[in-house]
Amino acid sequence: MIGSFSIGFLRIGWLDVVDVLLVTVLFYQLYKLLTGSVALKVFLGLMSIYLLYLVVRAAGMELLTTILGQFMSVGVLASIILFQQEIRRFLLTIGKATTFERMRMFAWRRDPAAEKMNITPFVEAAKSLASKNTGALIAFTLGSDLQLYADSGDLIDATISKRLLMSIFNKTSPLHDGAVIITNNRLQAARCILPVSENPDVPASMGLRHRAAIGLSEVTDAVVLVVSEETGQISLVRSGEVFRNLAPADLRARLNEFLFDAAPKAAAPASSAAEVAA
Ligand SMILES: Nc1ncnc2c1ncn2[C@@H]1O[C@H](COP(=O)(O)OP(=O)(O)OP(=O)(O)O)[C@@H](O)[C@H]1O
Repeated sequence: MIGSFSIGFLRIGWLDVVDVLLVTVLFYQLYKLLTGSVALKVFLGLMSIYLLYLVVRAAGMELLTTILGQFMSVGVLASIILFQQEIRRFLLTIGKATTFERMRMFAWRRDPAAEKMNITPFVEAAKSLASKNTGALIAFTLGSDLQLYADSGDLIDATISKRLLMSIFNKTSPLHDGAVIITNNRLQAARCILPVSENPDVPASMGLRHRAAIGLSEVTDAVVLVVSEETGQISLVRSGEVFRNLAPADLRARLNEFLFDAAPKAAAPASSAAEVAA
């Protein structure tokens, strides 16, 4: 083999090195995805049986090889059923990282209408809602398409204003439950259902509203604004990371940073205000 070298009796090519590195990365990603969940224990159980199968096959133990072989052949199908959620999350993670998705995100960022979006209504509404301990959940579309989630709610397609946001999240409003989705400078939909994060590291102090914000940010590149009903705290969530207890000025700075890539860090909140939840 071209470019191969030997370690003892082993002859290794560069392709083998790349192969091993890719498998290592794949297993590490799998481990990260499954860690803390019951699925990890099931996965380790399946891997142990597979290793045992390889050993007994190499040792030429016919009967055990046949039994474990039968188990392994249905194992792939069983794994797909058992790991439905994890496989979905894994594929979404890959999808999020693809060049195609990045190109779409880039295209959106060049959209002049999107860049001009006025964030004042969000900052003002969040401030008022927080002062009244009224919960709110607002997802901002970036590169990932949130149509699937918008379809789960009621289409609004309205110009964004503080008054509109306040009336939607008013506790007596029929639209206050669920999330509002902002797309292309418009309030696209309300009462939307977002995917709830299953991350076991999310603090118990965070309710379903925060979990839904984290969940959406794990599977898309959306930025999500949360006002807690319990504490009145304002948070922003991006890529599973929660920036908690933001003052209105911090919220404005973070929104500018996350939505428009404006110079961010200088206006960042005190480190205690930002917390990584995932
Ligand atoms: N999957 C979801 N998608 C969209 N909105 C959700 C989802 N799950 C919960 N919510 C919103 O969160 C509200 C209730 O959540 P919960 O009672 O856990 O919030 P909370 O106790 O006030 O916690 P938090 O401090 O996170 O606001 C619901 O009324 C709904 O509006």
